[in-house]
Amino acid sequence: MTLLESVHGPVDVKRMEQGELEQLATEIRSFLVEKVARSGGHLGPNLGIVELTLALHRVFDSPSDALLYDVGHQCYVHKMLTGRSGGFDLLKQTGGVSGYPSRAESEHDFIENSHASTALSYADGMAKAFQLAGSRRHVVAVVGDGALTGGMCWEALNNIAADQTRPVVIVVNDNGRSYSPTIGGFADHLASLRLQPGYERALESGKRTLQRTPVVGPAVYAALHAAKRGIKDALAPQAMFEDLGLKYLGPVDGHDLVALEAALKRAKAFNGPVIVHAVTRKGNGYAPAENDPADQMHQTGAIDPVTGKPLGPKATSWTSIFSEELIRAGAERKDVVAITAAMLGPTGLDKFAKAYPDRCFDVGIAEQHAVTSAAGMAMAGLHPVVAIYSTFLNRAFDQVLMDVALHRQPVTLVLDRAGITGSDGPSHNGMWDLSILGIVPGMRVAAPRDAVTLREEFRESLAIEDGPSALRFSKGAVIEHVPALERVGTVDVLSKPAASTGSDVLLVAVGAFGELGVAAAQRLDDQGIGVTVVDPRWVLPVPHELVEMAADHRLVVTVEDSGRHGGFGSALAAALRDGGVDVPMRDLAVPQQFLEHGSRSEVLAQVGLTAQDVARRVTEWVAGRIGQPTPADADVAAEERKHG
Ligand SMILES: Cc1ncc(C[n+]2csc(CCOP(=O)(O)OP(=O)(O)O)c2C)c(N)n1
Ligand SMILES: CC(=O)[C@@H](O)[C@H](O)COP(=O)(O)O
Ligand SMILES: [Mg+2]
Repeated sequence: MTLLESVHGPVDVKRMEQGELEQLATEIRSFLVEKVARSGGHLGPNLGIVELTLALHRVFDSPSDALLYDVGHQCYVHKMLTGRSGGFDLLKQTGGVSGYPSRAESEHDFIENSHASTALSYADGMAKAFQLAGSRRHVVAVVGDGALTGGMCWEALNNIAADQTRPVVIVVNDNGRSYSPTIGGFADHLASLRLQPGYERALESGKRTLQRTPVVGPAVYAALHAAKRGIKDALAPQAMFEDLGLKYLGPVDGHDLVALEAALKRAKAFNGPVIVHAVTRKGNGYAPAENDPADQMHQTGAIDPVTGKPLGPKATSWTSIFSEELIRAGAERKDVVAITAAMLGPTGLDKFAKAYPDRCFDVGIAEQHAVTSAAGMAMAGLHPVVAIYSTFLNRAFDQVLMDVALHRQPVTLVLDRAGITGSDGPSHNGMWDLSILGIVPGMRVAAPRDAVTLREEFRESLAIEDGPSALRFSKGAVIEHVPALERVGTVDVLSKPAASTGSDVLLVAVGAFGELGVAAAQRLDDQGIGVTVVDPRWVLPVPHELVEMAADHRLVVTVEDSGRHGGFGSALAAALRDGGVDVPMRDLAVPQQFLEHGSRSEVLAQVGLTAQDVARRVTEWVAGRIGQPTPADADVAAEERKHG
């Protein structure tokens, strides 16, 4: 049996000797490479936090002491030390462990949300609750240097520093990177601390020498200490934290178990707000990750464990199509600039940044700042393109509403990973963007169905100069073209029934579901049900042509890869009512639920969003029950009542 196999909980790690711990760390790294190479996942971040997680579980008593992980993508080692190694054969897959902490999986897990910069706020809240309960439980928040660029962290620090009696341990896991090197003045500050360790060691050895030679005695030692203070103020500005009321310990070598345990024990004994600054290396111990020029294997798909090379062909992605079109647009228009929230590569801005370095801005994990600074750029004559994942737009809703739309500023939001993403669990599904953008006055939203319409609609969004626009597209591979028979206004007609069948049903397929809609129509045609499939292209505001088309049909069905409440179906239903078009309508969308991790196709099948499901549902409705709720409808409504 390996040491890792002997670990069923933190107690097994607490009783290990130093040599065993070194061996265990080696086994953990091999395990991570083996499992993540097969399933994909956050290999780099987890290889970088092996020793730190071991030390945390040896010094603190989880779950009585709460170990909180910001974002949570670096929790694999925590899961292995809390008895879940067996779940890694299906990491991030149905039936396996999730890629983030999961309260359903373990009492050792607290924060599931995968959205950055929240851990310190949880820590502040939990510490206040423990204090009110008269408990001395510790709260430990592990926060990355990237997450620290998020504004919520500073709101929390302001509160944590306000009370010296609450034992909040903030472990800064500083590897100098989000995906790419972490940007900003604070990141530079951390770097200045990282570069100081020699100063601490020099002073420590100086102190030891002086203490050993009584001749010079305490007077000189005190002088040296005063010098340290002077040097500290001048050279090692960790005084910033202490001036904020936060004790600072570090920088500590984040791969030195002994040093980490010593620092964490000091922090635990401090019993007040304290920062432990651990310096780690993303991908530590696995050369293909350590040397990965892109992002030190922040997030990989399946790879060859020996070479680290991706397995399987790299399909053309929605992101790559956007990336190429942005560069073309950037060459034609000098006012086009791009903004990312610490995800230059994942959102496809890296090539634009290389071509136009002074027109691409990485603002850190700061979506709110990204959007409002874009409003500022627009007010000053630019046309900013803010590229973020759909789920992270949630962070910047008020900025879109009040800073961009209220001022009618020409900002284009490019929302990647819109719709079900699946493997990153409920908090990563891009299912809320249409619901929140739908209530923003003056907002126009396009949902391309393929590469051709992505290029087209992106250009159309750049041409909008009197207000905000947004483009939403899925994760993963994109098909080049789903051809249209004709275009009516902005609406593309993708398929029509045979003349003899007539057209009973208008099927409005949103975005990537264009192809799915055509496939469903073919199934229905085989049953003699005539379906016209259309792609609105611009989904908000609802094209008036759709209202006119609806009036010529017996049933209207919408299908969309977005949340049902406030989605496109809701908007079209309102437009039909406003237009006095009284045609039965059904909307097929993602139920308003937090959907457990699984592949995108598995989750879509679970919620009834496949071509087969659409055909089946339409058949039920058309088969004489138009206008009456079907059993399936009742199921959906009951599910939503249950889940809210
Ligand atoms: C609000 C938000 N925006 C973007 C992301 C995407 N994201 C996931 S991890 C990560 C980088 C985190 O960097 P850091 O906190 O330093 O952790 P590390 O990966 O270096 O351990 C980003 C940007 C996110 N999870 N949440
Ligand atoms: C943790 C995080 O927010 C991202 O790293 C997330 O894993 C996105 O993964 P994809 O880029 O594969 O969608
Ligand atoms: Mg980092």
